[in-house]
Amino acid sequence: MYGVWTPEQVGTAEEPVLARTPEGALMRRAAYGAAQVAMRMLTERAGGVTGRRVVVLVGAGNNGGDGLWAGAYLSRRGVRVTAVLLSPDRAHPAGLEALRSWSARIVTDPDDAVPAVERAHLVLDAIVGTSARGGLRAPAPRLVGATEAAGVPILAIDTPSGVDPRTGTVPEATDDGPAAVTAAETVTFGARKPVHVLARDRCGPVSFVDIGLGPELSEPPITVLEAADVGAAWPVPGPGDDKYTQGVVGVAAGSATYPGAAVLASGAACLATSGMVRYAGSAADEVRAAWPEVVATDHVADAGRVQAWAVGPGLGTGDDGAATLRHVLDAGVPVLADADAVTLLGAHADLRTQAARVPTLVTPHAGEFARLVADLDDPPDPAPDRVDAARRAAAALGVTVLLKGNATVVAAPDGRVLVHPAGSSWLATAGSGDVLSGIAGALLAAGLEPFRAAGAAAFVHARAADLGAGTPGTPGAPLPASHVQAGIPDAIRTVRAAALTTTGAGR
Ligand SMILES: NC(=O)C1=CN([C@@H]2O[C@H](COP(=O)(O)OP(=O)(O)OC[C@H]3O[C@@H](n4cnc5c(N)ncnc54)[C@H](OP(=O)(O)O)[C@@H]3O)[C@@H](O)[C@H]2O)[C@@H](O)CC1
Ligand SMILES: [K+]
Repeated sequence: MYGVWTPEQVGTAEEPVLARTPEGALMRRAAYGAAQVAMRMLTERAGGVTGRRVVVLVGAGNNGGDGLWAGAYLSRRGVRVTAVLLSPDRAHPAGLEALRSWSARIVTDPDDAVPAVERAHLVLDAIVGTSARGGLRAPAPRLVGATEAAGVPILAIDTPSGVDPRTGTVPEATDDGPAAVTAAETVTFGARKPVHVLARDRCGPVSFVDIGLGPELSEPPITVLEAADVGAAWPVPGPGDDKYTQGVVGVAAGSATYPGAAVLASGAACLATSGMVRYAGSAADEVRAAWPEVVATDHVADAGRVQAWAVGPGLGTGDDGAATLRHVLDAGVPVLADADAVTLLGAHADLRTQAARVPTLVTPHAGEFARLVADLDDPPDPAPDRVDAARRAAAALGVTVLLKGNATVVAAPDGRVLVHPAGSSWLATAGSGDVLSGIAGALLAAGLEPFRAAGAAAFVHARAADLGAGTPGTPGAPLPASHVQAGIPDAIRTVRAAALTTTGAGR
Protein backbone atom coordinates (compact mmCIF):
# COMPACT_ATOMS: atom_id res chain seq x y z
CA MET A 1 0.00 0.00 0.00
CA TYR A 2 1.27 3.45 -0.72
CA GLY A 3 -0.05 6.95 -0.21
CA VAL A 4 -0.81 9.79 -2.58
CA TRP A 5 -0.68 13.44 -1.47
CA THR A 6 -1.96 16.65 -3.02
CA PRO A 7 0.54 19.23 -4.30
CA GLU A 8 -0.45 21.50 -1.39
CA GLN A 9 0.32 18.77 1.16
CA VAL A 10 3.64 18.05 -0.54
CA GLY A 11 4.46 21.79 -0.43
CA THR A 12 3.69 21.87 3.31
CA ALA A 13 5.88 18.83 3.93
CA GLU A 14 8.71 20.37 1.90
CA GLU A 15 8.92 23.52 4.02
CA PRO A 16 10.62 22.09 7.15
CA VAL A 17 12.87 19.89 5.00
CA LEU A 18 13.93 22.90 2.92
CA ALA A 19 14.58 24.85 6.13
CA ARG A 20 16.97 22.26 7.56
CA THR A 21 18.88 21.37 4.38
CA PRO A 22 21.41 23.49 2.46
CA GLU A 23 19.87 25.70 -0.21
CA GLY A 24 19.15 23.79 -3.39
CA ALA A 25 19.98 20.39 -1.87
CA LEU A 26 16.43 19.05 -2.24
CA MET A 27 16.25 20.02 -5.88
CA ARG A 28 19.65 18.49 -6.60
CA ARG A 29 18.57 15.26 -4.89
CA ALA A 30 15.43 15.17 -7.04
CA ALA A 31 17.34 16.01 -10.21
CA TYR A 32 20.00 13.39 -9.52
CA GLY A 33 17.25 10.79 -9.19
CA ALA A 34 15.69 11.99 -12.43
CA ALA A 35 19.06 11.72 -14.20
CA GLN A 36 19.39 8.11 -12.99
CA VAL A 37 16.03 7.26 -14.55
CA ALA A 38 16.99 9.08 -17.77
CA MET A 39 20.24 7.10 -18.00
CA ARG A 40 18.40 3.82 -17.48
CA MET A 41 15.97 4.80 -20.27
CA LEU A 42 18.84 5.76 -22.58
CA THR A 43 20.53 2.43 -21.92
CA GLU A 44 17.32 0.50 -22.60
CA ARG A 45 16.19 2.50 -25.61
CA ALA A 46 19.39 3.88 -27.18
CA GLY A 47 21.90 1.23 -26.12
CA GLY A 48 24.00 3.48 -23.88
CA VAL A 49 24.50 6.86 -22.24
CA THR A 50 27.67 8.55 -23.50
CA GLY A 51 27.16 10.51 -26.70
CA ARG A 52 23.37 10.09 -26.67
CA ARG A 53 21.25 13.20 -27.29
CA VAL A 54 18.82 14.51 -24.64
CA VAL A 55 16.67 17.63 -24.94
CA VAL A 56 15.31 19.24 -21.77
CA LEU A 57 12.17 21.36 -22.18
CA VAL A 58 12.59 23.92 -19.39
CA GLY A 59 9.70 25.93 -17.92
CA ALA A 60 9.54 28.90 -15.60
CA GLY A 61 9.71 27.38 -12.11
CA ASN A 62 11.37 24.79 -9.93
CA ASN A 63 10.25 21.99 -12.24
CA GLY A 64 12.39 23.64 -14.89
CA GLY A 65 15.14 23.83 -12.24
CA ASP A 66 14.93 20.06 -11.75
CA GLY A 67 15.30 19.65 -15.51
CA LEU A 68 18.32 21.93 -15.72
CA TRP A 69 20.09 20.15 -12.87
CA ALA A 70 19.22 16.75 -14.38
CA GLY A 71 20.68 18.05 -17.65
CA ALA A 72 23.86 19.03 -15.81
CA TYR A 73 24.20 15.52 -14.27
CA LEU A 74 23.62 13.94 -17.67
CA SER A 75 26.21 16.23 -19.29
CA ARG A 76 28.69 15.10 -16.65
CA ARG A 77 28.10 11.53 -17.84
CA GLY A 78 28.86 12.43 -21.44
CA VAL A 79 25.28 12.92 -22.68
CA ARG A 80 24.90 15.63 -25.35
CA VAL A 81 22.30 17.86 -23.67
CA THR A 82 20.28 20.66 -25.25
CA ALA A 83 18.14 22.80 -22.95
CA VAL A 84 15.19 24.61 -24.52
CA LEU A 85 14.23 27.60 -22.36
CA LEU A 86 10.50 28.19 -22.76
CA SER A 87 10.55 31.25 -20.46
CA PRO A 88 14.17 32.40 -20.82
CA ASP A 89 13.81 35.26 -18.32
CA ARG A 90 12.44 32.97 -15.58
CA ALA A 91 14.65 29.91 -16.00
CA HIS A 92 15.99 28.68 -12.64
CA PRO A 93 19.29 30.60 -12.20
CA ALA A 94 21.32 28.00 -10.27
CA GLY A 95 20.18 25.19 -12.58
CA LEU A 96 21.06 27.24 -15.63
CA GLU A 97 24.49 28.03 -14.25
CA ALA A 98 25.11 24.34 -13.50
CA LEU A 99 24.14 23.34 -17.01
CA ARG A 100 26.25 26.11 -18.56
CA SER A 101 29.27 24.93 -16.59
CA TRP A 102 29.10 21.70 -18.61
CA SER A 103 28.92 23.62 -21.89
CA ALA A 104 25.52 22.21 -22.76
CA ARG A 105 23.69 23.79 -25.68
CA ILE A 106 21.04 26.32 -24.68
CA VAL A 107 18.26 27.21 -27.11
CA THR A 108 15.56 29.84 -26.82
CA ASP A 109 14.18 29.96 -30.38
CA PRO A 110 11.45 27.32 -30.98
CA ASP A 111 12.56 27.05 -34.62
CA ASP A 112 15.92 25.75 -33.39
CA ALA A 113 14.26 23.54 -30.82
CA VAL A 114 12.12 21.54 -33.27
CA PRO A 115 15.02 19.83 -35.09
CA ALA A 116 16.70 19.23 -31.72
CA VAL A 117 13.74 17.30 -30.28
CA GLU A 118 13.31 15.39 -33.55
CA ARG A 119 16.90 14.11 -33.34
CA ALA A 120 16.89 13.40 -29.61
CA HIS A 121 17.07 9.94 -28.04
CA LEU A 122 15.09 11.21 -25.05
CA VAL A 123 13.21 14.41 -24.15
CA LEU A 124 12.85 15.53 -20.52
CA ASP A 125 9.61 17.35 -19.80
CA ALA A 126 10.52 19.97 -17.19
CA ILE A 127 7.93 22.43 -18.47
CA VAL A 128 5.76 22.64 -15.37
CA GLY A 129 5.20 20.57 -12.23
CA THR A 130 2.96 20.82 -9.22
CA SER A 131 2.08 24.50 -9.79
CA ALA A 132 0.54 23.72 -13.19
CA ARG A 133 -2.72 25.37 -14.18
CA GLY A 134 -4.37 24.41 -17.47
CA GLY A 135 -2.85 22.89 -20.58
CA LEU A 136 0.50 23.49 -22.27
CA ARG A 137 1.25 27.06 -23.32
CA ALA A 138 2.93 28.11 -26.58
CA PRO A 139 5.44 27.13 -27.77
CA ALA A 140 5.27 23.88 -25.75
CA PRO A 141 2.42 22.26 -27.78
CA ARG A 142 4.46 22.61 -30.97
CA LEU A 143 7.58 21.10 -29.39
CA VAL A 144 5.73 18.28 -27.64
CA GLY A 145 3.85 17.58 -30.89
CA ALA A 146 7.13 17.41 -32.83
CA THR A 147 8.61 15.07 -30.19
CA GLU A 148 5.64 12.74 -30.36
CA ALA A 149 5.53 12.82 -34.17
CA ALA A 150 9.21 11.82 -34.26
CA GLY A 151 8.52 8.91 -31.88
CA VAL A 152 10.98 10.24 -29.29
CA PRO A 153 10.16 9.05 -25.74
CA ILE A 154 9.46 11.65 -23.07
CA LEU A 155 10.47 11.35 -19.42
CA ALA A 156 8.14 13.58 -17.39
CA ILE A 157 9.87 15.33 -14.50
CA ASP A 158 7.51 15.06 -11.51
CA THR A 159 4.30 15.33 -13.57
CA PRO A 160 3.43 15.17 -17.27
CA SER A 161 3.00 18.87 -18.11
CA GLY A 162 -0.47 20.00 -19.10
CA VAL A 163 -2.17 17.27 -17.04
CA ASP A 164 -3.80 18.64 -13.89
CA PRO A 165 -1.64 17.32 -11.02
CA ARG A 166 -4.63 17.22 -8.66
CA THR A 167 -7.23 15.54 -10.84
CA GLY A 168 -5.40 14.00 -13.80
CA THR A 169 -7.63 15.83 -16.28
CA VAL A 170 -6.40 17.19 -19.61
CA PRO A 171 -7.86 20.06 -21.64
CA GLU A 172 -8.74 19.61 -25.33
CA ALA A 173 -5.84 19.67 -27.79
CA THR A 174 -5.59 22.82 -29.90
CA ASP A 175 -4.44 23.48 -33.46
CA ASP A 176 -0.97 24.19 -32.00
CA GLY A 177 -0.57 20.60 -30.81
CA PRO A 178 -1.31 18.45 -27.77
CA ALA A 179 -2.59 20.14 -24.60
CA ALA A 180 -0.49 17.85 -22.43
CA VAL A 181 2.49 15.55 -22.48
CA THR A 182 2.02 11.80 -22.84
CA ALA A 183 5.10 10.46 -21.12
CA ALA A 184 6.83 7.15 -21.72
CA GLU A 185 7.77 7.29 -18.03
CA THR A 186 7.50 9.72 -15.14
CA VAL A 187 9.86 10.30 -12.25
CA THR A 188 8.43 11.92 -9.15
CA PHE A 189 9.92 13.21 -5.94
CA GLY A 190 9.05 13.12 -2.26
CA ALA A 191 5.50 11.80 -2.61
CA ARG A 192 3.23 10.50 -5.31
CA LYS A 193 0.57 12.97 -6.42
CA PRO A 194 -2.99 12.27 -7.64
CA VAL A 195 -2.02 12.60 -11.32
CA HIS A 196 0.21 9.53 -10.95
CA VAL A 197 -2.71 7.27 -10.13
CA LEU A 198 -5.58 9.06 -11.89
CA ALA A 199 -3.83 9.54 -15.27
CA ARG A 200 -1.57 6.51 -15.56
CA ASP A 201 -2.06 6.62 -19.35
CA ARG A 202 -0.33 10.04 -19.41
CA CYS A 203 2.41 9.12 -16.91
CA GLY A 204 3.49 5.66 -18.01
CA PRO A 205 5.40 3.77 -15.30
CA VAL A 206 6.17 6.10 -12.37
CA SER A 207 9.54 5.98 -10.59
CA PHE A 208 9.76 7.41 -7.09
CA VAL A 209 12.75 9.33 -5.73
CA ASP A 210 12.84 9.72 -1.95
CA ILE A 211 13.94 13.24 -1.00
CA GLY A 212 13.25 12.82 2.71
CA LEU A 213 9.71 14.17 2.99
CA GLY A 214 8.34 10.99 4.61
CA PRO A 215 8.37 12.11 8.27
CA GLU A 216 6.71 15.42 7.36
CA LEU A 217 3.80 13.99 5.38
CA SER A 218 0.32 13.88 6.91
CA GLU A 219 -2.07 10.91 6.56
CA PRO A 220 -2.48 10.39 2.82
CA PRO A 221 -5.86 11.48 1.44
CA ILE A 222 -5.64 8.67 -1.13
CA THR A 223 -4.15 5.21 -0.79
CA VAL A 224 -3.33 2.63 -3.44
CA LEU A 225 -3.39 -1.09 -2.76
CA GLU A 226 -0.59 -3.28 -4.04
CA ALA A 227 -0.73 -6.97 -4.92
CA ALA A 228 0.61 -8.05 -1.52
CA ASP A 229 -2.08 -6.07 0.34
CA VAL A 230 -4.81 -7.69 -1.71
CA GLY A 231 -3.28 -11.14 -1.38
CA ALA A 232 -2.96 -10.83 2.41
CA ALA A 233 -6.63 -9.81 2.71
CA TRP A 234 -8.02 -12.42 0.31
CA PRO A 235 -10.24 -14.92 2.15
CA VAL A 236 -9.31 -18.57 1.73
CA PRO A 237 -10.57 -21.53 3.78
CA GLY A 238 -8.73 -22.64 6.89
CA PRO A 239 -8.77 -26.08 8.50
CA GLY A 240 -11.82 -25.25 10.62
CA ASP A 241 -13.90 -23.84 7.78
CA ASP A 242 -16.91 -25.24 6.00
CA LYS A 243 -19.02 -23.75 3.23
CA TYR A 244 -21.11 -21.69 5.64
CA THR A 245 -18.37 -20.29 7.85
CA GLN A 246 -16.70 -18.62 4.88
CA GLY A 247 -19.79 -16.66 4.01
CA VAL A 248 -22.63 -17.33 1.62
CA VAL A 249 -23.24 -14.73 -1.05
CA GLY A 250 -26.62 -14.24 -2.69
CA VAL A 251 -26.74 -12.97 -6.27
CA ALA A 252 -29.93 -11.21 -7.36
CA ALA A 253 -29.27 -10.41 -10.97
CA GLY A 254 -30.21 -11.15 -14.54
CA SER A 255 -33.57 -11.51 -16.20
CA ALA A 256 -35.15 -13.39 -19.06
CA THR A 257 -33.73 -10.71 -21.36
CA TYR A 258 -30.30 -10.57 -19.72
CA PRO A 259 -29.49 -14.02 -18.30
CA GLY A 260 -25.80 -13.46 -19.08
CA ALA A 261 -25.44 -10.89 -16.29
CA ALA A 262 -26.59 -13.51 -13.79
CA VAL A 263 -24.20 -16.14 -15.15
CA LEU A 264 -21.24 -13.75 -15.14
CA ALA A 265 -21.89 -12.42 -11.63
CA SER A 266 -22.67 -15.82 -10.08
CA GLY A 267 -19.67 -17.48 -11.70
CA ALA A 268 -17.35 -14.69 -10.59
CA ALA A 269 -18.63 -15.10 -7.03
CA CYS A 270 -17.97 -18.87 -7.22
CA LEU A 271 -14.40 -18.27 -8.38
CA ALA A 272 -13.62 -15.46 -5.93
CA THR A 273 -14.22 -17.30 -2.65
CA SER A 274 -14.91 -20.88 -1.71
CA GLY A 275 -17.98 -20.56 0.52
CA MET A 276 -21.29 -20.86 -1.24
CA VAL A 277 -23.25 -18.94 -3.85
CA ARG A 278 -27.01 -18.68 -3.95
CA TYR A 279 -28.78 -17.20 -6.95
CA ALA A 280 -32.27 -15.75 -7.01
CA GLY A 281 -33.98 -14.59 -10.19
CA SER A 282 -35.47 -15.47 -13.51
CA ALA A 283 -32.19 -16.77 -14.98
CA ALA A 284 -31.99 -19.67 -12.49
CA ASP A 285 -31.88 -22.32 -15.24
CA GLU A 286 -29.05 -20.61 -17.10
CA VAL A 287 -27.05 -20.11 -13.90
CA ARG A 288 -27.49 -23.76 -12.87
CA ALA A 289 -26.45 -24.94 -16.31
CA ALA A 290 -23.25 -22.88 -16.27
CA TRP A 291 -22.40 -23.22 -12.55
CA PRO A 292 -23.86 -26.42 -11.08
CA GLU A 293 -22.50 -25.56 -7.62
CA VAL A 294 -24.83 -22.56 -7.34
CA VAL A 295 -28.04 -23.06 -5.34
CA ALA A 296 -30.56 -21.27 -7.53
CA THR A 297 -34.18 -20.23 -7.00
CA ASP A 298 -36.59 -17.94 -8.82
CA HIS A 299 -37.26 -15.40 -6.04
CA VAL A 300 -35.14 -13.63 -3.44
CA ALA A 301 -37.76 -14.50 -0.81
CA ASP A 302 -36.95 -18.22 -1.27
CA ALA A 303 -33.17 -17.85 -1.44
CA GLY A 304 -32.31 -18.79 2.15
CA ARG A 305 -29.78 -17.11 4.41
CA VAL A 306 -26.82 -15.26 2.99
CA GLN A 307 -24.08 -13.13 4.56
CA ALA A 308 -24.20 -10.56 1.72
CA TRP A 309 -26.19 -9.78 -1.38
CA ALA A 310 -24.89 -8.76 -4.80
CA VAL A 311 -27.82 -7.14 -6.56
CA GLY A 312 -28.43 -5.33 -9.79
CA PRO A 313 -26.82 -6.56 -13.02
CA GLY A 314 -29.58 -7.17 -15.56
CA LEU A 315 -32.21 -6.71 -12.83
CA GLY A 316 -34.35 -4.13 -14.62
CA THR A 317 -35.38 -0.77 -13.23
CA GLY A 318 -39.14 -1.39 -12.97
CA ASP A 319 -41.30 -2.35 -9.99
CA ASP A 320 -40.00 -5.93 -9.83
CA GLY A 321 -36.42 -4.73 -9.68
CA ALA A 322 -37.30 -2.18 -6.98
CA ALA A 323 -39.07 -4.89 -4.94
CA THR A 324 -36.04 -7.17 -5.20
CA LEU A 325 -33.70 -4.39 -4.10
CA ARG A 326 -36.01 -3.49 -1.22
CA HIS A 327 -36.03 -7.12 -0.12
CA VAL A 328 -32.25 -7.52 -0.07
CA LEU A 329 -31.69 -4.16 1.65
CA ASP A 330 -34.11 -5.37 4.33
CA ALA A 331 -32.09 -8.51 5.03
CA GLY A 332 -29.71 -6.62 7.33
CA VAL A 333 -26.56 -7.95 5.63
CA PRO A 334 -23.97 -6.07 3.50
CA VAL A 335 -25.16 -5.30 -0.03
CA LEU A 336 -23.31 -4.81 -3.29
CA ALA A 337 -25.52 -2.66 -5.57
CA ASP A 338 -24.52 -2.44 -9.21
CA ALA A 339 -26.02 -1.49 -12.57
CA ASP A 340 -29.84 -1.34 -12.39
CA ALA A 341 -29.68 -1.33 -8.58
CA VAL A 342 -27.66 1.91 -8.80
CA THR A 343 -30.27 3.47 -11.05
CA LEU A 344 -33.02 2.33 -8.67
CA LEU A 345 -31.21 3.89 -5.71
CA GLY A 346 -30.99 7.16 -7.62
CA ALA A 347 -34.72 7.08 -8.35
CA HIS A 348 -36.07 6.04 -4.91
CA ALA A 349 -35.27 8.06 -1.79
CA ASP A 350 -36.64 5.31 0.48
CA LEU A 351 -34.23 2.77 -1.02
CA ARG A 352 -31.34 5.19 -0.45
CA THR A 353 -32.36 5.51 3.19
CA GLN A 354 -32.43 1.73 3.50
CA ALA A 355 -29.04 1.40 1.81
CA ALA A 356 -27.47 3.79 4.32
CA ARG A 357 -28.60 1.52 7.18
CA VAL A 358 -26.57 -1.51 6.08
CA PRO A 359 -22.95 -1.71 4.87
CA THR A 360 -23.58 -0.96 1.19
CA LEU A 361 -21.14 -0.81 -1.70
CA VAL A 362 -22.41 0.90 -4.85
CA THR A 363 -20.45 0.40 -8.08
CA PRO A 364 -21.55 2.93 -10.72
CA HIS A 365 -19.94 3.85 -14.02
CA ALA A 366 -20.08 7.54 -14.95
CA GLY A 367 -23.66 7.44 -16.29
CA GLU A 368 -24.99 5.49 -13.33
CA PHE A 369 -23.14 7.83 -10.95
CA ALA A 370 -24.99 10.81 -12.45
CA ARG A 371 -28.32 9.02 -11.88
CA LEU A 372 -27.31 7.96 -8.36
CA VAL A 373 -26.66 11.53 -7.19
CA ALA A 374 -29.23 13.33 -9.34
CA ASP A 375 -31.62 13.90 -6.43
CA LEU A 376 -28.98 15.16 -3.99
CA ASP A 377 -28.60 18.85 -3.18
CA ASP A 378 -25.64 20.14 -5.20
CA PRO A 379 -25.00 16.77 -6.95
CA PRO A 380 -21.29 15.92 -7.11
CA ASP A 381 -19.90 15.98 -10.66
CA PRO A 382 -16.95 13.72 -11.54
CA ALA A 383 -15.77 16.26 -14.12
CA PRO A 384 -13.13 17.38 -13.39
CA ASP A 385 -12.49 15.86 -9.95
CA ARG A 386 -13.50 12.20 -9.72
CA VAL A 387 -12.02 11.69 -6.25
CA ASP A 388 -13.88 14.64 -4.80
CA ALA A 389 -17.14 13.58 -6.47
CA ALA A 390 -16.91 10.00 -5.18
CA ARG A 391 -15.99 11.21 -1.69
CA ARG A 392 -18.91 13.64 -1.56
CA ALA A 393 -21.37 11.06 -2.90
CA ALA A 394 -20.25 8.49 -0.33
CA ALA A 395 -20.61 10.99 2.51
CA ALA A 396 -24.01 12.22 1.34
CA LEU A 397 -25.46 8.75 0.74
CA GLY A 398 -23.82 6.95 3.66
CA VAL A 399 -22.58 4.16 1.39
CA THR A 400 -19.22 3.17 -0.07
CA VAL A 401 -18.93 4.27 -3.70
CA LEU A 402 -16.76 2.53 -6.29
CA LEU A 403 -16.66 4.84 -9.31
CA LYS A 404 -15.60 2.90 -12.40
CA GLY A 405 -13.31 4.36 -15.01
CA ASN A 406 -9.78 4.09 -16.29
CA ALA A 407 -8.73 4.66 -12.69
CA THR A 408 -11.21 3.13 -10.24
CA VAL A 409 -11.98 5.40 -7.28
CA VAL A 410 -13.35 3.93 -4.05
CA ALA A 411 -14.69 6.31 -1.40
CA ALA A 412 -16.01 5.37 2.04
CA PRO A 413 -18.61 7.48 3.86
CA ASP A 414 -15.94 8.36 6.47
CA GLY A 415 -13.79 10.07 3.82
CA ARG A 416 -11.22 7.36 3.08
CA VAL A 417 -10.35 7.02 -0.62
CA LEU A 418 -8.59 4.26 -2.53
CA VAL A 419 -7.61 4.52 -6.18
CA HIS A 420 -6.81 1.59 -8.40
CA PRO A 421 -4.92 2.91 -11.43
CA ALA A 422 -5.63 0.76 -14.45
CA GLY A 423 -2.61 -0.57 -16.25
CA SER A 424 -4.72 -1.25 -19.33
CA SER A 425 -8.18 -0.71 -20.82
CA TRP A 426 -9.11 -4.36 -21.43
CA LEU A 427 -12.03 -4.11 -19.00
CA ALA A 428 -13.90 -1.81 -21.38
CA THR A 429 -16.06 -4.70 -22.55
CA ALA A 430 -19.70 -5.69 -22.06
CA GLY A 431 -20.33 -7.72 -18.92
CA SER A 432 -17.09 -6.89 -17.14
CA GLY A 433 -19.05 -4.96 -14.50
CA ASP A 434 -21.13 -8.08 -13.79
CA VAL A 435 -17.91 -9.96 -13.06
CA LEU A 436 -16.80 -7.23 -10.65
CA SER A 437 -20.16 -7.45 -8.84
CA GLY A 438 -19.72 -11.14 -8.26
CA ILE A 439 -16.20 -10.75 -6.91
CA ALA A 440 -17.07 -7.83 -4.62
CA GLY A 441 -20.25 -9.51 -3.37
CA ALA A 442 -18.31 -12.66 -2.49
CA LEU A 443 -15.76 -10.60 -0.54
CA LEU A 444 -18.53 -8.83 1.39
CA ALA A 445 -20.00 -12.21 2.30
CA ALA A 446 -16.58 -13.35 3.48
CA GLY A 447 -16.55 -10.45 5.94
CA LEU A 448 -14.45 -7.75 4.26
CA GLU A 449 -15.75 -4.26 4.97
CA PRO A 450 -17.12 -2.57 1.82
CA PHE A 451 -14.09 -0.27 1.38
CA ARG A 452 -11.59 -3.16 1.49
CA ALA A 453 -13.85 -5.45 -0.53
CA ALA A 454 -14.12 -2.81 -3.24
CA GLY A 455 -10.38 -2.19 -3.40
CA ALA A 456 -9.49 -5.89 -3.45
CA ALA A 457 -12.20 -6.72 -6.01
CA ALA A 458 -11.12 -3.90 -8.34
CA PHE A 459 -7.51 -5.07 -8.13
CA VAL A 460 -8.22 -8.74 -8.89
CA HIS A 461 -10.75 -7.84 -11.59
CA ALA A 462 -8.18 -5.71 -13.44
CA ARG A 463 -5.45 -8.29 -12.91
CA ALA A 464 -7.71 -11.03 -14.32
CA ALA A 465 -8.23 -8.93 -17.44
CA ASP A 466 -4.53 -8.18 -17.83
CA LEU A 467 -3.57 -11.83 -17.44
CA GLY A 468 -6.29 -12.90 -19.86
CA ALA A 469 -5.17 -10.34 -22.43
CA GLY A 470 -1.70 -11.86 -22.67
CA THR A 471 1.71 -12.21 -21.11
CA PRO A 472 2.68 -9.05 -19.20
CA GLY A 473 5.06 -6.87 -21.20
CA THR A 474 3.87 -8.16 -24.58
CA PRO A 475 1.09 -6.72 -26.76
CA GLY A 476 -2.21 -8.18 -25.55
CA ALA A 477 -5.45 -9.07 -27.28
CA PRO A 478 -9.01 -8.08 -26.36
CA LEU A 479 -10.99 -10.50 -24.25
CA PRO A 480 -14.68 -10.89 -23.42
CA ALA A 481 -16.05 -10.70 -19.87
CA SER A 482 -16.38 -14.48 -19.67
CA HIS A 483 -12.61 -14.72 -20.09
CA VAL A 484 -12.09 -12.04 -17.42
CA GLN A 485 -14.21 -14.25 -15.18
CA ALA A 486 -12.09 -17.27 -16.12
CA GLY A 487 -8.94 -15.33 -15.19
CA ILE A 488 -10.01 -14.77 -11.58
CA PRO A 489 -8.19 -17.83 -10.11
CA ASP A 490 -4.89 -16.89 -11.77
CA ALA A 491 -5.27 -13.32 -10.57
CA ILE A 492 -5.89 -14.50 -7.01
CA ARG A 493 -2.86 -16.79 -7.21
CA THR A 494 -0.60 -13.90 -8.22
CA VAL A 495 -1.74 -11.60 -5.41
CA ARG A 496 -1.48 -14.38 -2.85
CA ALA A 497 2.01 -15.18 -4.10
CA ALA A 498 2.94 -11.51 -3.71
CA ALA A 499 1.65 -11.55 -0.13
CA LEU A 500 3.65 -14.67 0.62
CA THR A 501 6.84 -13.11 -0.72
CA THR A 502 6.35 -9.84 1.13
CA THR A 503 4.98 -10.82 4.50
CA GLY A 504 4.69 -14.56 4.78
CA ALA A 505 0.90 -14.05 4.86
CA GLY A 506 -1.48 -15.50 2.29
CA ARG A 507 -0.84 -19.14 3.14
N1 LIG B 1 10.30 23.11 -3.48
C1 LIG B 1 11.41 22.40 -3.76
O1 LIG B 1 12.51 22.64 -3.30
C2 LIG B 1 11.32 21.29 -4.68
C3 LIG B 1 10.48 21.35 -5.79
N2 LIG B 1 10.54 20.44 -6.73
C4 LIG B 1 10.04 20.70 -8.06
O2 LIG B 1 9.35 21.92 -8.09
C5 LIG B 1 8.14 21.77 -8.81
C6 LIG B 1 7.18 22.84 -8.41
O3 LIG B 1 7.81 24.03 -8.70
P1 LIG B 1 7.09 25.45 -8.69
O4 LIG B 1 6.19 25.52 -7.54
O5 LIG B 1 8.16 26.47 -8.81
O6 LIG B 1 6.20 25.45 -9.97
P2 LIG B 1 6.23 24.78 -11.42
O7 LIG B 1 5.34 23.61 -11.41
O8 LIG B 1 7.63 24.60 -11.86
O9 LIG B 1 5.53 25.94 -12.29
C7 LIG B 1 6.19 27.15 -12.48
C8 LIG B 1 5.31 28.18 -13.09
O10 LIG B 1 4.86 27.77 -14.36
C9 LIG B 1 3.70 28.52 -14.72
N3 LIG B 1 2.66 27.61 -15.26
C10 LIG B 1 1.51 27.20 -14.67
N4 LIG B 1 0.84 26.39 -15.46
C11 LIG B 1 1.55 26.28 -16.59
C12 LIG B 1 1.33 25.56 -17.78
N5 LIG B 1 0.24 24.80 -17.93
N6 LIG B 1 2.26 25.67 -18.75
C13 LIG B 1 3.34 26.44 -18.58
N7 LIG B 1 3.60 27.14 -17.45
C14 LIG B 1 2.71 27.06 -16.47
C15 LIG B 1 3.24 29.20 -13.47
O11 LIG B 1 3.57 30.54 -13.52
P3 LIG B 1 2.61 31.66 -14.15
O12 LIG B 1 3.23 31.95 -15.48
O13 LIG B 1 1.23 31.09 -14.29
O14 LIG B 1 2.70 32.79 -13.22
C16 LIG B 1 4.03 28.49 -12.40
O15 LIG B 1 4.25 29.27 -11.25
C17 LIG B 1 7.74 20.36 -8.52
O16 LIG B 1 6.84 19.86 -9.47
C18 LIG B 1 9.08 19.66 -8.56
O17 LIG B 1 9.40 19.34 -9.90
C19 LIG B 1 11.50 19.35 -6.60
O18 LIG B 1 12.70 19.82 -7.11
C20 LIG B 1 11.69 18.97 -5.17
C21 LIG B 1 12.18 20.12 -4.40
K1 LIG C 1 6.89 18.22 -15.92
